[in-house]
Amino acid sequence: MRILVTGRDGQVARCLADLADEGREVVCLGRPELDLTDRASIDAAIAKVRPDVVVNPAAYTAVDKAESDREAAYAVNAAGAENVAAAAAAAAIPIVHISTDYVFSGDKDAPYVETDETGPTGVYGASKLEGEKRVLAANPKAVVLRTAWVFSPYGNNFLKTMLRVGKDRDVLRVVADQHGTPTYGPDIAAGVLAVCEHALAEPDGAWSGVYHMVAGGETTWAGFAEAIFERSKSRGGASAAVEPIPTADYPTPAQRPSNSRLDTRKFQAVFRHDLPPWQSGIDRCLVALDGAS
Ligand SMILES: NC(=O)C1=CN([C@@H]2O[C@H](COP(=O)(O)OP(=O)(O)OC[C@H]3O[C@@H](n4cnc5c(N)ncnc54)[C@H](OP(=O)(O)O)[C@@H]3O)[C@@H](O)[C@H]2O)C=CC1
Ligand SMILES: Cc1cn([C@H]2C[C@H](O)[C@@H](COP(=O)(O)OP(=O)(O)O[C@H]3O[C@@H](C)C(=O)[C@@H](O)[C@H]3O)O2)c(=O)[nH]c1=O
Ligand SMILES: [Mg+2]
Repeated sequence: MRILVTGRDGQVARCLADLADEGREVVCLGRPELDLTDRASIDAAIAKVRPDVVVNPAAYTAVDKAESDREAAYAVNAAGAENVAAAAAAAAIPIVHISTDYVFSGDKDAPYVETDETGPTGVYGASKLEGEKRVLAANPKAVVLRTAWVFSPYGNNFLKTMLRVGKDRDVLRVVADQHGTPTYGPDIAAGVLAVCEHALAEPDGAWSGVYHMVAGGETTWAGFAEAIFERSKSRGGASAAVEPIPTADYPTPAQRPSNSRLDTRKFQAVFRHDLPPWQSGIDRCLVALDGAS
């Protein structure tokens, strides 16, 4: 199988690259060769690589910055995602597109299912929602995977921020009233691979649609931070006390959903694949970060 992945340095792109193996080629292409806002660059990449499937994790992911940079966020997350899906469709190949829990308002009391009404609270989530719709309309063989709270040894993420800031501070104030599921990048990559394999094995495209794919369990950002420090401390790494605070005490330009828990049963049933609990990802991430330093 040959997989073309958009973006080269993104967390999910790098985790997908790590899955390259004998018999499995993973080609990650980012700017300037492949730019989501330039359809011709995507067509050229597909013509050159001749992939069996295209995975699109590239995105404008700066949640707060998007509030004052709406055009750029939509250019990548809506028009750009459509470009990738349409280019794949023109080559008659499926697309696996990565989306987010931030398409929801957070008002629901239970985990969200795929058929629940969306209602993004910020520009990032709104642009990603528009991207989902355009991807599904542009390619009859499209899987939209909504995941959440991604962390990995790569790029920027909450776990790496906590370890960095925790080095110099005894106490960190972290919001405790936003609920969701941290999801480890390599587990996302394995889930994407399961989707790719299914899509190629069942070329009728009956699997097209939206799916929720997050790790097992749930927590809050404060709970995530506590677990990070507990495990980091036991390995002799950075440690800090976490002071749980309400969202009101941590003002940010973008409003985030208070509940973005996702129900993954549809994903498990169709793709016969399950992600491990979020806590296990922390341990593996700390090991990988130790190895990298
Ligand atoms: N991070 C998270 O917590 C979550 C992420 N998601 C979704 O998962 C996906 C992957 O996220 P993640 O790996 O963390 O993202 P990152 O922010 O780590 O990486 C995004 C990548 O997209 C690339 N990119 C941005 N604009 C363009 C463009 N115009 N053309 C080509 N490449 C571009 C960036 O390249 P460059 O280096 O050139 O800027 C970067 O490599 C995204 O779709 C995101 O919306 C969903 C839920 C949670
Ligand atoms: C650094 C920090 C953050 N926070 C809060 C702010 C926010 O509510 C929450 C998470 O902050 P971050 O900015 O790291 O996370 P954020 O950028 O909102 O992460 C999101 O990224 C996009 C791309 C997604 O798709 C989402 O699933 C989600 O992962 O924690 C604290 O309370 N204390 C702190 O010290
Ligand atoms: Mg952030």
